[in-house]
Amino acid sequence: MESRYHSHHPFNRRLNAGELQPFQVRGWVANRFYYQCRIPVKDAAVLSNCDDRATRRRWVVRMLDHDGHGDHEGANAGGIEIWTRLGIATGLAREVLESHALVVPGVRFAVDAYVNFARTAPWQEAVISSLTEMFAPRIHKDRLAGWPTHYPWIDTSGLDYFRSRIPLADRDVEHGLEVAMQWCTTRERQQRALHILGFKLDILWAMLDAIEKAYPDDLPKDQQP
Ligand SMILES: O=C(O)c1cc(C(=O)O)c2c(n1)C(=O)C(=O)c1cc(C(=O)O)[nH]c1-2
Repeated sequence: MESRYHSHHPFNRRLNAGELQPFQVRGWVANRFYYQCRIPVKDAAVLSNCDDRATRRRWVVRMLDHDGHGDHEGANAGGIEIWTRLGIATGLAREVLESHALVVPGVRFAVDAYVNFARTAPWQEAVISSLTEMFAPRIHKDRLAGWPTHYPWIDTSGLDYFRSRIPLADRDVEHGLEVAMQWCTTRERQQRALHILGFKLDILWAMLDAIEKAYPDDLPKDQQP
């Protein structure tokens, strides 16, 4: 399954190899921002379908991780705000990011499909769909290792999102795997779990297909973000 993770997508390979022009990095950041913004909505959908109090107690922190809480500063700022700072560090205006004006149709459809799945599927299946994050720490670490040399024009404080996400991803995957192990009691459910993971891998892959298509190397200057 790991071989289908979006880390292996040609656009991501080029991104992490330092081969992209600034407008292509900005295009990726602005489109991924839509995913970031929908994740807590997705997590709220999982919560609303979950009738197990112990699971809800653990799940609810995922929304706060992204939305932030308390005074909205420091570690409480939340993933959406921290991703916004990444966007600003790449040269995007906060208003442009928050308007989602740069989000291309394929990204919107892919992300919305994920939210809809979480709304309609049994909560255990929706939890399983989050397990692609098992592969995410590697991709965050690759960005942290490569971007400062590949893209010196991005202030390194802009990379805080990737730094902050690694321990959270590990914690969330641990919980997700507990749910999956308890739920996958039959051969059919195991097959279903693999099918769901395939669906989620396709969502992430389709997002990059759409982003790659929207920002070709020779995009005219007046159309570049
Ligand atoms: O940068 C990435 O490659 C990447 C991938 C994924 C993922 O595998 O879905 C997530 C994230 N980042 C991420 O930052 C994040 O908060 C997140 C939440 C979830 C989820 O499915 O609930 N996936 C991901």
